[in-house]
Amino acid sequence: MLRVFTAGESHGKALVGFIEGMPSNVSMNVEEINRDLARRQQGYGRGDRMKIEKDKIEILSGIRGGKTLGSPISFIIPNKDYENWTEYMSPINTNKCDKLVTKPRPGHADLTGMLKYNFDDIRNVIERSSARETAVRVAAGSLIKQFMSYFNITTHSHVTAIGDIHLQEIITDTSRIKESDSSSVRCVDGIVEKKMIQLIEETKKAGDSLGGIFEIHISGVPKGLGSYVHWDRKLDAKLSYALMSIQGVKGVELGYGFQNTSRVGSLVHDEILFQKTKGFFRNTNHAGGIEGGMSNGENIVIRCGMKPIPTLYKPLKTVDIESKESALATVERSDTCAVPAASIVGEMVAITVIAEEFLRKFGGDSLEEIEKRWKEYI
Ligand SMILES: Cc1cc2nc3c(=O)[nH]c(=O)nc-3n(C[C@H](O)[C@H](O)[C@H](O)COP(=O)(O)O)c2cc1C
Ligand SMILES: C=C(O[C@@H]1CC(C(=O)O)=C[C@@H](OP(=O)(O)O)[C@H]1O)C(=O)O
Repeated sequence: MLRVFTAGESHGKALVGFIEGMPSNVSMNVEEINRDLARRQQGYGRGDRMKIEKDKIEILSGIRGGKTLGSPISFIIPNKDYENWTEYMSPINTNKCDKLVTKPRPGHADLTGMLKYNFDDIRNVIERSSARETAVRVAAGSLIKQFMSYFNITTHSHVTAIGDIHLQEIITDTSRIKESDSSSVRCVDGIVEKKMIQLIEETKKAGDSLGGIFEIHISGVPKGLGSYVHWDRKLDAKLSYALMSIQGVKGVELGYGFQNTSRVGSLVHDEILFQKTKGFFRNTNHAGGIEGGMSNGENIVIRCGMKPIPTLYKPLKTVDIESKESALATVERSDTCAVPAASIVGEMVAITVIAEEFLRKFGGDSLEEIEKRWKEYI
């Protein structure tokens, strides 16, 4: 069984990752992990924290000479911002902090987190509810992605909407494409990107925030990961559980999940074909690569909807937890939009679930043992 654990506070000394269940003899390229960490830091709309952090993994155990040992892999990602928070975040300094955060932000974990854990300082909630944690999930996913590449399983993602600007609508509504040749999708992408950036800039100026949609594709997944025999073994359920755990994600859709609801069955279900060289296959993929809780061999396509960022520079009304008086919510620093970053997190979270299920089906202690089982099955 593959398990990924994360620890660490947003402004603490470092984030910590722990992966149990990786087989031995898998080659690992640390630069690739750092590249994925850098991808997560990019995207228009990020705040000033991303100018401070330069995320890099430091592997502590489980890998020797560039190959996994089969033992637990542990690693850290130092928080550069810790330098500015050393005293405030100290695990041993018992002086009560004079900068209590007492004005919970609507949409964040602040209010319920402080009530649930019995804190008088919302800072204690912010530190762990922050999406800073997703850096660890990206590093772990990037390691796991390298393992999956031995089996030709790859993943990528892209943003399909920022606020009310949808990539698809603009591609199909050519009247909205004035600036260039409408036959070039690359050009259209460029126009959409410009419109999205413009919207983020306007929203930032207005002190507000944005959400959006990103789409994940996973290809090369063999038929039969997950199962129909029990509800908690279904692959679509496992993917949506994991993706919904990403901070801010409020909707997960497999294939044309919601669009399919308004079409007749004959236009939805993907007809089955067979060729000697290819085996069973489909010419369409409205299902998004999963039927009956199992991968069906087609690309897995998932869309995730992210709500707007809760921290607003023009804050919403809240109640001060000390005085119980009406107040404006706390704002120190924030992203305006983090959909591109969440998209990278989504990719890595999804590939982690695929690897878990892959090991459940083909599992062994070493890469060679797993390859043998996979080849036999294929
Ligand atoms: C990559 C990423 C960056 C984020 N940045 C911020 C941010 O700067 N400010 C903020 O208030 N929320 C940010 N969020 C969203 C909050 O973490 C999230 O809304 C919060 O944890 C509440 O959880 P929920 O949305 O799942 O209810 C970010 C989310 C992600 C995935
Ligand atoms: C640190 C990251 O994102 C953070 C996620 C986040 C939140 O509330 O989720 C709030 C912000 O934290 P800060 O107040 O320190 O600027 C973001 O910068 C990151 O993605 O690495």
